[in-house]
Amino acid sequence: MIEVKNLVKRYGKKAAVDDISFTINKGEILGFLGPNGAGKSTTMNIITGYLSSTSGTVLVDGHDILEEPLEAKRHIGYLPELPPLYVDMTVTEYLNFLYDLKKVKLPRAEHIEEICKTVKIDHVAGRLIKNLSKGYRQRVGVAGALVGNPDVLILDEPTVGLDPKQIIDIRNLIKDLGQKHTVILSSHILPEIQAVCERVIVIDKGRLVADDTPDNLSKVLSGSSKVTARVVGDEQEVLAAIRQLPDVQSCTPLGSKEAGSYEFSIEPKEGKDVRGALFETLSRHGWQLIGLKGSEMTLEDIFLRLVSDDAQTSQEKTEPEKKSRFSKKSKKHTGGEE
Ligand SMILES: Nc1ncnc2c1ncn2[C@@H]1O[C@H](COP(=O)(O)OP(=O)(O)OP(=O)(O)O)[C@@H](O)[C@H]1O
Repeated sequence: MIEVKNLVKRYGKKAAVDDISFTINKGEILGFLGPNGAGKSTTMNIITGYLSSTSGTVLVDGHDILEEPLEAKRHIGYLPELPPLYVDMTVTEYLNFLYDLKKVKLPRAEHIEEICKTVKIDHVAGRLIKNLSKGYRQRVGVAGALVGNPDVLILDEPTVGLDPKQIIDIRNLIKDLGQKHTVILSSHILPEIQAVCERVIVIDKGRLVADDTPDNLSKVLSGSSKVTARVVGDEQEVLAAIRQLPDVQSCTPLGSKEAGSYEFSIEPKEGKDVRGALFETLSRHGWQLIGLKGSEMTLEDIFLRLVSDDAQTSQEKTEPEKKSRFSKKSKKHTGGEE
């Protein structure tokens, strides 16, 4: 649906976007993640045709954004971080205004009514935008992006400034929209990307540093099968029994988290899964396993590890092989273009 090839944007000598390539397939919800100044807005502004690139190409449904801008832009609905709402208009007036501006050909009344239903603002359609809550204003912004029924929706920080209930509502709305549209979601709120997106692109200093599913990123960087077990039993005896399991590389006691039980972090040998053997051993000894969870990293951990040298701990700095394993995955998703 969108193909970005070797995109470069320079401001003087500084490259705000430095040779980025990726593709977004139809129907994907893609998270776009990066620290301040990483080049997210610049990339999105080039994809949406608001900014020209220094070199490289962007194709939207096969149309070059520079050579066929009208055709390419017809496929894109954009919600900027601060949507330009005309607050003295009613919701319906505003959507009609956008309908005219975008020269939409769909049946006017039906189209606008359908959008209002989709983003659940039909009951406030007659109200002035200035009298709506921030959450509802954001919905009106999303409604504006949907005018003309574009295939692709680009949403820049859509939940900034909303309260927790409104954030959940907008996230659910984005998930619903993802069933009919290709969605690019830019966000600093990392759990949001994890909750909503099937794939995440991480950029830093203008370069693409990751392109994978949130789950794969987490697995590749953290090791796939490390587990934390909570067991009712004598700490030292349990520890000794776990360490004797043939597939266990190491076991670290984490102390007591609730009365009578102890936690252990268990690292299996390369490629092994210790959960079955662990369960058998514990039950044979009469110890209860009351908790077992994968010790996967959050996207926030991954993000810090990928983009910030300063944030790396000395232990992380000794793990360059993990990053290179990850880089191979990046190439896979970008079709090997670097
Ligand atoms: N018009 C401009 N002139 C010079 N430098 C610019 C211009 N626009 C952006 N930059 C620089 O390019 C880099 C990328 O900026 P960009 O706004 O794309 O980052 P971002 O990832 O969107 O950050 P944020 O989340 O803070 O908006 C930054 O270093 C920024 O200072």
